[in-house]
Amino acid sequence: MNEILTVTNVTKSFHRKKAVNDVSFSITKGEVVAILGPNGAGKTTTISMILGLLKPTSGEVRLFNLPPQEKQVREKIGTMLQEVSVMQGLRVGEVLELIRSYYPQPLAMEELIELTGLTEQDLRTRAEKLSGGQKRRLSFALALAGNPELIIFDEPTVGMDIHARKRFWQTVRTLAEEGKTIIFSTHYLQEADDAADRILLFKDGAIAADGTPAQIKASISKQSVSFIVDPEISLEKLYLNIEIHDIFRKNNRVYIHTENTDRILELLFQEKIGARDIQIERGKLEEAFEQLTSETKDAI
Ligand SMILES: Nc1ncnc2c1ncn2[C@@H]1O[C@H](COP(=O)(O)OP(=O)(O)OP(=O)(O)O)[C@@H](O)[C@H]1O
Repeated sequence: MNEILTVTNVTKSFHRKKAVNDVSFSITKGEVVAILGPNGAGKTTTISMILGLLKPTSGEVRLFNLPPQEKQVREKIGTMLQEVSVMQGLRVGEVLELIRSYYPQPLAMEELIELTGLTEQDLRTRAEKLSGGQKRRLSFALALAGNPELIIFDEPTVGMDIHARKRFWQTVRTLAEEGKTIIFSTHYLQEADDAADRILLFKDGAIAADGTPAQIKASISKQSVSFIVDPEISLEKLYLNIEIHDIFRKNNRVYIHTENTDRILELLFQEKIGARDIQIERGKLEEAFEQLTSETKDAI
C-alpha cells in the first residue's frame, strides 16, 4: 500500500558474472534503509537499477508503482551518486536555481541552504572551483532541490570529514522525520547502525540479511551461553532445539552458540537441568562483520 519501491527477482549480469543475483525486497514510506556490504557486493549496481540507470537482466523494479524511467517518478526522487559532476561555468547558486526550475514543487532556496550547509560564499563560487567537500554539499543540495519523496545516496559520506559526516546524518534524520523515504549504501556497519532503521546486508550480489540494526547485529555476532552442569545430566533435550547452532562441553562447562540467548535461557529453566553459573558472551561485532564480509568471493 505504502510501498515506495519494490524490487522483484532482480538479476544483473555483466557478461557471465552476476553482479546482482535474484534480489527481492520492498521499501515503504518513511523508512531509512541502509544497503550495507563490502566492495563488489552489488550495492551500486542495485542502486543504479533502482534509479533506472541500468536495466535489470531479469526481474522488475517499480517506484511509486511505476517503472523507474517515468517522468512522474523522476520528479519524486533525489539522488546523490558517488561521482560528483558539476556544470562548468555556472555559479553554485545558478546551478541550484536551474535544477529547482525543473521540478514542479522545488524546495525553497533558504531551506536548501539551511539543510546542506552551503554558505553565501559557496553560492557565488563557480561550481568547477569548489573543493571536494563543497562539491559534495552541492551534490547533496541538488539531490534535495526538487523536494523529493525518496532520496537515494550511494556511499554518501566517502571523503567527508567527521564534522561533515555528523552534519550530513543529522540532516538525513531531519528529512526522515519529515516523512521522506531514504535509501543509502555504505561499507560501514557503524554508519548503517547509527543512521538506518533497517539494513539490507548485501553479500555476493544477494541479500544475506534484512532487518533492524539490532537484528542484523544479533545475526552476525557470535553469541554464546555457557553454564556448569553435573556431568551425569543428559543434554539430549537441548540438542534438538533449532536456536542452538553448536553445543559442546569443555572442562566442566557447557557452551552453546546461538543467535537468541534469551530463548536459550528460557530453555535452560524449562528443562530444569540444574544449570549453574550461567554466562552470556557476545563476540565483537565489528570483527564478526569483517569476517562475514571478507569471505566475499569473486563469483562467476
Ligand atoms: N559495468 C560493469 N561491467 C562489469 N562488471 C561490473 C560492472 N559494474 C559492476 N560490475 C561488477 O559487479 C560486481 C558488483 O559491483 P558493484 O559496483 O555493484 O558493487 P558495490 O557493492 O557497489 O561495490 P563498491 O562498494 O566497491 O562500490 C563487482 O564484482 C563489479 O566488478
